Amino acid sequence: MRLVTSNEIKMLDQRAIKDFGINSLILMERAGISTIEVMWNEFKNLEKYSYAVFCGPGNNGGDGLVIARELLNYTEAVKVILMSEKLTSEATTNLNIFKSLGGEVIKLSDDNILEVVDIIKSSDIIIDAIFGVGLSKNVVGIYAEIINFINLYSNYTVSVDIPSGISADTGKILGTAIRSDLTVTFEFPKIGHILFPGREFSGKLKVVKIGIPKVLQDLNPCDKILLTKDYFNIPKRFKESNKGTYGKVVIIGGSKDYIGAPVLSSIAAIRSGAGKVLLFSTEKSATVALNHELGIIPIAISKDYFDKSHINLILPYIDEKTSVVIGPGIGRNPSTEEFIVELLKSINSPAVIDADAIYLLRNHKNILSEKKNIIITPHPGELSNFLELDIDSVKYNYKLVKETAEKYNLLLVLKDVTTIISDGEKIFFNVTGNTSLSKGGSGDILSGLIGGFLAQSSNVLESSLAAVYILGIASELYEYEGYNLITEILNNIPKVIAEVKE
Ligand SMILES: NC(=O)C1=CN([C@@H]2O[C@H](COP(=O)(O)OP(=O)(O)OC[C@H]3O[C@@H](n4cnc5c(N)ncnc54)[C@H](OP(=O)(O)O)[C@@H]3O)[C@@H](O)[C@H]2O)[C@@H](O)CC1
Ligand SMILES: [K+]
Repeated sequence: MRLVTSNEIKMLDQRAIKDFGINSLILMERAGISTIEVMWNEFKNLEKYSYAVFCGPGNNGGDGLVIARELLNYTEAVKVILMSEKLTSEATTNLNIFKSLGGEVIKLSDDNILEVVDIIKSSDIIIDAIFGVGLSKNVVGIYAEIINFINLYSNYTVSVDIPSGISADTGKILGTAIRSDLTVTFEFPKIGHILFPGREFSGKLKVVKIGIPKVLQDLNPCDKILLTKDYFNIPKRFKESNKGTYGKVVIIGGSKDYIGAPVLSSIAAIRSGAGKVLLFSTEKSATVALNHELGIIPIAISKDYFDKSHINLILPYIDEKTSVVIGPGIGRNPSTEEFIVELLKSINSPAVIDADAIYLLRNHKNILSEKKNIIITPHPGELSNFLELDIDSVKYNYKLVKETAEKYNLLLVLKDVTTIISDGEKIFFNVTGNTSLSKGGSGDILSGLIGGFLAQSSNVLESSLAAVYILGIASELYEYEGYNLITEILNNIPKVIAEVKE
């Protein structure tokens, strides 16, 4: 599903209005009525509840006034709190209709704040129509006070389009923001619903159509996409096949300090359906690997860390049909830097670069640019190291993810609660997964899974999308969120693959 920024949705709204004569009041009407439909689906008997509708100065407030008017058809217990003297003409039209139906309007001022707080406390449902995608600066003053009171006292809050105070473009809080139970957004989710804290503040998110013509959407191709299973294929299985059909994965990782990481990657690669998995690692990791899965072919180095002397050991095993995963548990020994650089120069296979291998390549970005089919899978800390930027300017920075992918000719997977994936053209946002993945080993599973799909398809984008999406669902299947062994998530992968394939 397409994701939009505030400018993109405003442009689509404007073109619907100007090019097709679907005037603004029509769109507002659909926005309001669709919100009521969602509420009806959630609560059923709308007549049982009392409502306070907070309306801001823009068209978000106008939507609120449509909602308030429609609620009068269910109950008289509807109060509109007008937050501003200034209203748009569409909002004014809807305010007049509401008033002509006998609706109660309270104009917020410094003098009646306490009365309004009582209304918040005594209403069953608060409708937040204060700011939508037109929020342009930090929320301060009386707006901020009311938002904070709503967060403190509301029994249940429904946000119209986006929780007021959340930036539609970044998901960040501008000053203060409504913490919603339910958000009804129009036409497409906004980036602010998908990135934290906006994702959390939105509560349950529902997307409704308000009649933006499809031709307009087709004319304006999107580059930001909410990842679903429609965007990738799982490599096929063939009745007549053998291990050669499903590719070979070479996993290079492990060091004196990390033993389990490359083993997890190797098992994940096997779970992806890959035909053959070779693990180059330390002797300890090789032993652990065989203790867990006899299908892994371990080849042990006799040292604590990889160095240049290991290149000739590995190269004969890598050919065009191989995918390579470098990095799980590989450590930061200076000798390993030279090893990785030389190895990458010598191979042409698609490769996943993970963990400390990303760190060790920070001064060799040109090597990555020169190669095709390279995937890097940093978390925000690793990407901030790699790009020498502070972590805040990296976290959830989808534009940076796209720019970096384009600049260095990479497929970049920025792992986080919302994972962002870009090939330099499109940006995918993944929202599957939960805190069962917030523990050591989940990154190793991811890189192995990508490498495994890559060995079967050599499509860097689809392999990455599939792995990120599937690992997320595998964590959601675990019954006791957060109290899992990481191998339990690994073992859920086949079930998820089967479901995704259906
Ligand atoms: N026809 C359409 O386009 C449709 C739009 N629809 C609905 O309208 C919403 C977008 O409407 P919108 O563009 O009027 O913006 P909205 O979010 O209501 O707020 C803008 C107002 O707030 C003000 N303001 C901003 N920040 C502020 C702050 N921190 N503190 C104080 N004030 C602040 C800002 O002032 P300004 O920045 O201009 O000074 C302006 O007055 C959209 O989310 C959807 O719900 C649907 O009905 C479908 C059709
Ligand atoms: K809102």
